[in-house]
Amino acid sequence: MQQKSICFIGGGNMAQAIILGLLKTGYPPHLITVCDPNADKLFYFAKQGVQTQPNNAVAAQQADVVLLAVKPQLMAEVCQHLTQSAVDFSHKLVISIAAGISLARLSALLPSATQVVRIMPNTPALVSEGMAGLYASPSLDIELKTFAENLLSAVGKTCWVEKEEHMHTVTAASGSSPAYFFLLMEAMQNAITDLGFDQETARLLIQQSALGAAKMVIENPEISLTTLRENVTSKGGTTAAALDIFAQHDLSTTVQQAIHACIQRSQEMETLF
Ligand SMILES: NC(=O)C1=CN([C@@H]2O[C@H](COP(=O)(O)OP(=O)(O)OC[C@H]3O[C@@H](n4cnc5c(N)ncnc54)[C@H](OP(=O)(O)O)[C@@H]3O)[C@@H](O)[C@H]2O)C=CC1
Ligand SMILES: O=C(O)[C@@H]1CCC=N1
Repeated sequence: MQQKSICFIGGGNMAQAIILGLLKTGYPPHLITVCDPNADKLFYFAKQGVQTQPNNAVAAQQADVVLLAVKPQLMAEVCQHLTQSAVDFSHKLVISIAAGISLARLSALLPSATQVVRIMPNTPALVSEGMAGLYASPSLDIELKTFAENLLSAVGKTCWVEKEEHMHTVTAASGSSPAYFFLLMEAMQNAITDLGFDQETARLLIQQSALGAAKMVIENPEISLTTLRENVTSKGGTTAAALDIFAQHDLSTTVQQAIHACIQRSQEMETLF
């Protein structure tokens, strides 16, 4: 993979996942700079061999790629500071991982930026099992498009979306969804420990079953999810008893409503920040 200097504006949960994932692939730490107001975070990154810089503008000016990893509600303030500091983005790739911040908004906030990619990653990038949706305008330089794709492919899977509006759905399907799975596993762990199992054993039983189920799905693309579920559900057996409770509480509708709420919040953020 081509190696460019990358400046992460924001060193929080998502940036950490991407950076640590990249370091595991051998990406040179000296080519990564992290900017964050938290000295503790900068100290942590420095221990990983990564460059740190408290001043966003200084770091951005020196980097080939500027990856914006601050909360959406801070994006305007952060970008306005970069613009006011006369950072010239005309020869840089700008990547934004912020939910709900459109390319048009980014271009308005960074007028000199002409090469911008939106990426919706997720935190499993930390263990090289991330899922990232990408969107860019058709005018994006192909070399930079390839770099952005290869960067996230180094820490998981990637897919390009044709329409920017699809990034809302990507956010619901993969950006936020690790939390859905963590919630289910959390509820299962609580139920199993309530039955007298210790936390560790309960966690082992659940995490390995979740991993196994995911691998069954990945390694059997020709088998539908419905069939995989049915193959566990012996007629009149224990699984059917559990699934009946899920059906009684209309889990499918609840999941649909949660996905739609995620999308609606992403759309709302697009109008707010
Ligand atoms: N978390 C996730 O799973 C995902 C997050 N994202 C997106 O990534 C972005 C970051 O989210 P997340 O990592 O969860 O948030 P975090 O709050 O964990 O990280 C943001 C970091 O930016 C820092 N920060 C605040 N102001 C500045 C500034 N002016 N300059 C530099 N850094 C600053 C924050 O410091 P402080 O804490 O002091 O404010 C914090 O350390 C968001 O836009 C989110 O939508 C996208 C996909 C998944
Ligand atoms: O919750 C959020 O807004 C961010 C974006 C997707 C996952 N976390």
